[in-house]
Amino acid sequence: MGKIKTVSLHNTKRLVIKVGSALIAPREDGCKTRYLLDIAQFIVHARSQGIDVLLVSSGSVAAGAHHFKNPDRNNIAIKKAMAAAGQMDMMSTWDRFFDFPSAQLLMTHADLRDKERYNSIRLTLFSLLDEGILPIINENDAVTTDDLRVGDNDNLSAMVAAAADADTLVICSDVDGLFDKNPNTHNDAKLIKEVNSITPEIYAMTSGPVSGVGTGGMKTKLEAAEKATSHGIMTYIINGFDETTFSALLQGDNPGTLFTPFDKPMEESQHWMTHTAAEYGELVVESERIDKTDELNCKEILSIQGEFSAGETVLIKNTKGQRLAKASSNYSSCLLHFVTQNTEGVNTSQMQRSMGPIISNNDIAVLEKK
Ligand SMILES: Nc1ncnc2c1ncn2[C@@H]1O[C@H](COP(=O)(O)OP(=O)(O)O)[C@@H](O)[C@H]1O
Ligand SMILES: N[C@@H](CCC(=O)OP(=O)(O)O)C(=O)O
Repeated sequence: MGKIKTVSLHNTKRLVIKVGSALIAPREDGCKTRYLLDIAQFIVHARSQGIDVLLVSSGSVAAGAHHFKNPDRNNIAIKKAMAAAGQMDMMSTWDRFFDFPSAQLLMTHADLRDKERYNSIRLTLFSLLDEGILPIINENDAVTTDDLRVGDNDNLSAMVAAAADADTLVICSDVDGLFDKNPNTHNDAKLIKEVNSITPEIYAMTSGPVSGVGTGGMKTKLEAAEKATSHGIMTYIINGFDETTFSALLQGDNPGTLFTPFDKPMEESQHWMTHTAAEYGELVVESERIDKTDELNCKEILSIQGEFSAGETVLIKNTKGQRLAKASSNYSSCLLHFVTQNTEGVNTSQMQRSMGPIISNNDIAVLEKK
């Protein structure tokens, strides 16, 4: 863990702000500007201070819901249709606030976890920012599926902040920040002003339901903060409903909870491998831990789970189920099954000797034990 430093918005050059559904379509009868004016003014003022701004905006499902009569909320196709029906309302609601152009980017985890598509998204974001265009990003709910989606815009905003090389992430919530317990169910809950390390004890403070129209909850906000701070991104959770929040931020104050960035952030490919790359399979090994230099050979593999091709990312676990590392596999699951089982009539030990390392140690991220 790098030395921790505390910075303020004064040092910010590029900022991602995430706005949840409850702010955009609080009653699910279309988008309302009631809470958005302060956020839009914050974006305008930040840009006037020379800060690049990207907006991750929820609200398409909540904005589209009122077009559906008695919808079955558990029907995923209905929810996706709501998102498609509400996305334009959400975009046009934001666009009306600004006298500069905004751009719609819809993406899924499938886009971000594919290195080529991830880099393509980066270049698109950089091109938009170079032209002073405001990227407005949302998950592509209309086309995504369970295994392709991020699922919440808190985590999406952290992945976007990493992809965009942002130095600040601001996550708007319906409470002032992270409390030592749920403030909506505990009168004695105390606001935590600064978090230097997101530990299991910090996660244990979160509980309770998401806001009426929300998806994420405080847990996904902590997951987002963990992703962002390890990339060197200063992360705030603030109350998006409180208009004083944004002026405080612009003055360099901390109106909510500040998660301080690592002084020595993960380098780009390590961060992508750790926090964004999908796990297409799992290799269970005997050793307690894995080092970055380990190459792993067939004899060390106790079991192979899932189906993956050569070059895809796999999770390496020990027999206790601890997540040791993520790395790209040099061989497909099919070949690894073949050479690790005592296949009759095949000299598997000779095949094993002829094979190179199972994982490439230039594409591995050792996972810190939580
Ligand atoms: N330790 C905690 N600190 C703050 N909020 C918490 C905590 N534990 C649970 N919560 C709940 O998380 C909610 C905020 O997340 P969420 O429901 O996604 O709303 P939003 O998307 O508007 O932020 C709070 O309204 C609160 O009920
Ligand atoms: N992509 C979804 C947002 C999902 C989401 O994370 O919502 P929220 O918890 O309100 O930020 C939509 O536009 O409705």
